[in-house]
Amino acid sequence: MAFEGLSDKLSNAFKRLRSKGKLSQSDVKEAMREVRLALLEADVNYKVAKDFVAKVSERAVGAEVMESLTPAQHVIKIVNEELTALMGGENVRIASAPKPPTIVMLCGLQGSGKTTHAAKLAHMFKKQGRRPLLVACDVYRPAAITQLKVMGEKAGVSVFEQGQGNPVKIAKEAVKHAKDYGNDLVLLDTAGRLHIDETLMDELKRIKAEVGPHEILLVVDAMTGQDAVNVAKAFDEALGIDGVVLTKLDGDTRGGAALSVRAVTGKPIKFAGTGEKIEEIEVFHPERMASRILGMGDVLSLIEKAESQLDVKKAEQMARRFSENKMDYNDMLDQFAQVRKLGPIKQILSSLPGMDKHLKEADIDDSQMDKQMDRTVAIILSMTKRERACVDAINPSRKRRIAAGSGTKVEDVNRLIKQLEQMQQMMKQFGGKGKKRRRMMGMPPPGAFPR
Ligand SMILES: Nc1nc2c(ncn2[C@@H]2O[C@H](COP(=O)(O)OP(=O)(O)OP(=O)(O)O)[C@@H](O)[C@H]2O)c(=O)[nH]1
Repeated sequence: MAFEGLSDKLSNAFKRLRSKGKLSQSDVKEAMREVRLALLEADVNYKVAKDFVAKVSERAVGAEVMESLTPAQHVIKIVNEELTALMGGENVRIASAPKPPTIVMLCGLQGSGKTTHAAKLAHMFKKQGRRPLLVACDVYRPAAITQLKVMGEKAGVSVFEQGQGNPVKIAKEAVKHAKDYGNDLVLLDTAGRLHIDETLMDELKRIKAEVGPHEILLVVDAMTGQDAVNVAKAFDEALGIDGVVLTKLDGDTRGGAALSVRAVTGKPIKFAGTGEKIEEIEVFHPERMASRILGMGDVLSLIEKAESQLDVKKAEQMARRFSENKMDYNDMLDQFAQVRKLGPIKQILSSLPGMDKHLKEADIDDSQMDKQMDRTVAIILSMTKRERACVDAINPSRKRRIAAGSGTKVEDVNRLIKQLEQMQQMMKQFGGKGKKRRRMMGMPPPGAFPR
């Protein structure tokens, strides 16, 4: 996950502060030296790191902190506030046209994730009730058009394409098409190049002049660190950008791009890409990102994700079955499917305050957790329909059959049976209190994760 190294180093710097009752100026100085090193090692721009530490130090040696009973906490609070400010303070939304459609142009270097993120944005806005149109302006790479069509289908959004025609003309005709067909959002997927060159910029400038986009979003790959920041600077100077989509934050990026882009270019990060799947995009909230970096979790984003991804009808159906205490293995399967929609389990858990540290200490990785879930799913799928609905008791010979069918051991089957019994028991304990039970919804079954 992104920021792992930075989080660890900051946490070590603060641990030493925490062990002191009262802070001296030299304690603060020493901690700030560590913070600066941590930022530089995370590939944060040199000047940005220097200015950041200067600001935090100035505030941290103030009377408010030095005389406080919990000075370390105060310093962490200041770092949190300054990290938030560094990334722009608040989330900046994309522009909205006074009269639809709003035209958003996505640009960036090859492989940065433009096509993927055009589709992710379309999917996200569609869920919010908009009617987006994806436009294939990358005419040089035939596969890009096919890729956009495939992703557009996944997003349930129409794709406007004219094969390998003239991208400026395609953009113009797409806007007309959007007006004719009532699309209120046009997302232009433009071509990328390996490096910034004049031909690329010229084409982007011509598209800009022809259709007058309300928002130009630059897509940059977080894994490229400081290069991403330089690319953002160059695109802004040549074309003028309104914001940045920072992709591949799920990788082991050190975080430098996220922390430097705004300070170097003055342009905010508006969205973050966290995976290859269509729903793996987040609105970028500087304060939440700062909390994540400091290992304080990001519960708000997790709740938002749950609200937008979970199938409400299914959840209600499950809640009803729970409240009638009719839970069976089919419900378990449904729950797994819902949990999976939220992304890798480790990512979900690391959104909870303090969990990041525990996950690291326990050295549990995504594949381990996913494998455990896969095993449980395989066991359930090896049951007959009657067994899944708990109509027949699962006797020893059936257990052996289920274990053989799922490539697991009888102990694994026993463990699953026990889990369901525990869940049913738990539901009984909430007897009659429908509200409480409903609150249990969305929780994975106990023991779903490895111990
Ligand atoms: N892990 C991860 N992979 C991503 C993310 N966004 C995009 N990718 C992957 O990165 C690769 C490049 O993404 P594209 O969307 O094709 O990039 P592009 O900028 O359109 O590339 P060109 O069309 O060649 O200019 C693909 O394999 C994507 O699946 C992300 O947020 N996380």
